[in-house]
Amino acid sequence: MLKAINLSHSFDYLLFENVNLEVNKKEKIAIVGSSGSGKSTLLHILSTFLKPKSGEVFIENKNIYSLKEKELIEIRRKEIGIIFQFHYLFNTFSALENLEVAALLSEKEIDFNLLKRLKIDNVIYQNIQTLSGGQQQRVSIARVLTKKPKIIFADEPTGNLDKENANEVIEVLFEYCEENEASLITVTHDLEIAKKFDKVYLLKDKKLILMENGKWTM
Ligand SMILES: Nc1ncnc2c1ncn2[C@@H]1O[C@H](COP(=O)(O)OP(=O)(O)OP(=O)(O)O)[C@@H](O)[C@H]1O
Repeated sequence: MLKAINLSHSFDYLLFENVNLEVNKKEKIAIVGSSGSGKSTLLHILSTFLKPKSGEVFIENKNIYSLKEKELIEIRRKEIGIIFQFHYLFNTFSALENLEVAALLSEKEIDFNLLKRLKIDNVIYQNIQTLSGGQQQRVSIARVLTKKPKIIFADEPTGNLDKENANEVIEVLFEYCEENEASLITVTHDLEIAKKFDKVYLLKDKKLILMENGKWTM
């Protein structure tokens, strides 16, 4: 599904080097690491938004940074979904209108069951700016899942949510992956959340290390 080979990246200094990662269909992985270690940067590289200084990323066997912009846009629209720390919803639109835009662009239909599961079915006619931070976050997750992506990239998807809501959102994402044979790649600070994933990787000392069961020190 996704394969990253020998990724290295730097801004003012080297963030990481020779990072390799393989994520299979239906697999859910979490990336943890201290603040500034480069987790978000790595996620941007894996999700088509930032070309690494060196290395390659394959999504469904396509070498993404060798594709034309038009092909990349098509992948972003139809094959992958990205949940950011900040939601980037259209603030003056209603929740439903935001979902309709996603459905239109990806040529998919809105799943009203999903809205129930995310507990936003009763607020869909409200403008985004009248919703709480947690509700906005859940609308943004619904918008991403409406596209029926094969891979979801999530940067702190539960960052604005309390523990109960965070667990529920993770459950919805996991169910989506199971039902749609999709993969999930999540960056999180929250070790309790990370432990629920199939695999946990630690970005530390410029390397990406698979964390073995029980070794949970950062
Ligand atoms: N576009 C950019 N230009 C220059 N430096 C950047 C850019 N993006 C990130 N950085 C720097 O790269 C480093 C890693 O940032 P990144 O956001 O990837 O870390 P992170 O592990 O996700 O941190 P956090 O957990 O705090 O979100 C930071 O020092 C940041 O200032």
